[in-house]
Amino acid sequence: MDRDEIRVAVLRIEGTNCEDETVKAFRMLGVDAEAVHLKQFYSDMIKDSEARTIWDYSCIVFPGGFSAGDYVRAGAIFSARVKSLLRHDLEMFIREGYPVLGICNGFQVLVELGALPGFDEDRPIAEKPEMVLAINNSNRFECRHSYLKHENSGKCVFTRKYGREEIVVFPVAHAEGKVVFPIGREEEYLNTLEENDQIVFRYVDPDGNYSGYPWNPNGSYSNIAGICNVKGNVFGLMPHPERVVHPWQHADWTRVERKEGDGLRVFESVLEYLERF
Ligand SMILES: NC(=O)CC[C@H](N)C(=O)O
Repeated sequence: MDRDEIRVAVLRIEGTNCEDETVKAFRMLGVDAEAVHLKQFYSDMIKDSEARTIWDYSCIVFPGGFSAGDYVRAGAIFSARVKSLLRHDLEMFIREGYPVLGICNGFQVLVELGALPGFDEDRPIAEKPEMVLAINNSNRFECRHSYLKHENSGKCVFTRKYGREEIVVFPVAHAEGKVVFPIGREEEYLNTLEENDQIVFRYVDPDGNYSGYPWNPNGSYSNIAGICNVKGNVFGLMPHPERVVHPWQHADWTRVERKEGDGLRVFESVLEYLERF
């Protein structure tokens, strides 16, 4: 599809944030993007001009935030509402290869929904969650720039413009970001993710080594910061690429020259994928 045919929805409910930054990142690249409220889907309470279906879009983004106040668990309520309203359509959307991104709270939503780790290509939304984004080891909100190593070999449609082993800096800001796999099956999960090329970013220190706190801000298993599903079109990550699309959004911007922020290529990558769709 041509770039001017691409439409992106950033899905929001009460408590989501960074919708505008995410919409702007796409618009900077010449694409039609809008923040759209979940209640605009399949409701008789909405004017026709505001009513939407998933098929109005070529890419869906679950943004950051504290949806529904992070009550129950971060992402649990948003994902339950998505499940009751859009499950069937979203499953078809993913199966057909359309891209879905979850940033921070959005990653939490995709995990709660059962769309990540997404091991089964035929059933892209699992019956129940298969992993958890648990409370950080520090037991508090961690907010800082984090160093990430890009470890994907080309499967993830959102990071094809990053080199393998390239180190980038995106900010993190979360209290529930620790990747936890079912107890006793951690190695098995990790091996499957690695074999399938589903690991996308890992937390590292400034020298590129896997390190503990504060470089791994939450205690995530195997330093995992972001993963994609087995098909590569659903991607979730705790750090926020939409908060570093301009050079001056980097903490060292007065000392290091860049032509764009490190996060912009997440959006560019998926647009290139859609242009070949
Ligand atoms: N920045 C965000 O998306 C916040 C993430 C999340 N609700 C948390 O604190 O864990």
